Amino acid sequence: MAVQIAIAYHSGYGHTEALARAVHDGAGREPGAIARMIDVSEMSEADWALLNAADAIIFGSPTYMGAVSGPFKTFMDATSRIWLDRGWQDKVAAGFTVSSSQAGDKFATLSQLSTLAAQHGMIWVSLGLLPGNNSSTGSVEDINRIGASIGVMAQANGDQGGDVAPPQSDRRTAALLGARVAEIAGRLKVGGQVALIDDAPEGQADLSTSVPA
Ligand SMILES: Cc1cc2nc3c(=O)[nH]c(=O)nc-3n(C[C@H](O)[C@H](O)[C@H](O)COP(=O)(O)O)c2cc1C
Repeated sequence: MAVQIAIAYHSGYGHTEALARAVHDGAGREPGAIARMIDVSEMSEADWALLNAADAIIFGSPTYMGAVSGPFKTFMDATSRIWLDRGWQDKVAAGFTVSSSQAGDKFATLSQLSTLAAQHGMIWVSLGLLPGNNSSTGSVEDINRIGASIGVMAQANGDQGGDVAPPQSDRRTAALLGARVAEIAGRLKVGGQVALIDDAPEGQADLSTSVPA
């Protein structure tokens, strides 16, 4: 059965959308994975159904005033009805953001996205890449040039459109996150590792079988 990856994003001016496309393409290249982009600012019932059926949801928002954008927050609040029914429990999650400054308080946005995932009981996947552009031989062409670990941080010049900003290095980084999420979601789906937690005594995860003696 195909591994379903949903990329739930908002983009005011096209930069986050460009990054979402890169995440989508990276996820979709994984064997057996089907990736879909969902613009959360215009959610239909079909979009909600896609999210509810997905094995993994990758959240993406621009950083506005050191936080997720207004439309993305509206989407977050709308997920509260799913939260109540634990509808996204144990789905895989990850996140990405873009802003015009190098730092730009992007961590606050990714922190919000990971908290959203945690509230839903989702399994947060980190970026899993070493930081780039932090030595004398580094450059802005490096993968993970901003040096994030919680998710993808990208930077888009304010005077450039989504056709060129964020640059290719950020898009390659985003594609790697998409591929990583698709692979991990696939492993969980086939290997049934989530069942380890389901088998545990009430309120307690039994990881004993996965810890070497
Ligand atoms: C209302 C607003 C607030 C913003 N706040 C920040 C900010 O806190 N930090 C930053 O670096 N850039 C900030 N920016 C710039 C955007 O993050 C940047 O242009 C981003 O690429 C927009 O992505 P989008 O095209 O997907 O909307 C802000 C832009 C807007 C419109």
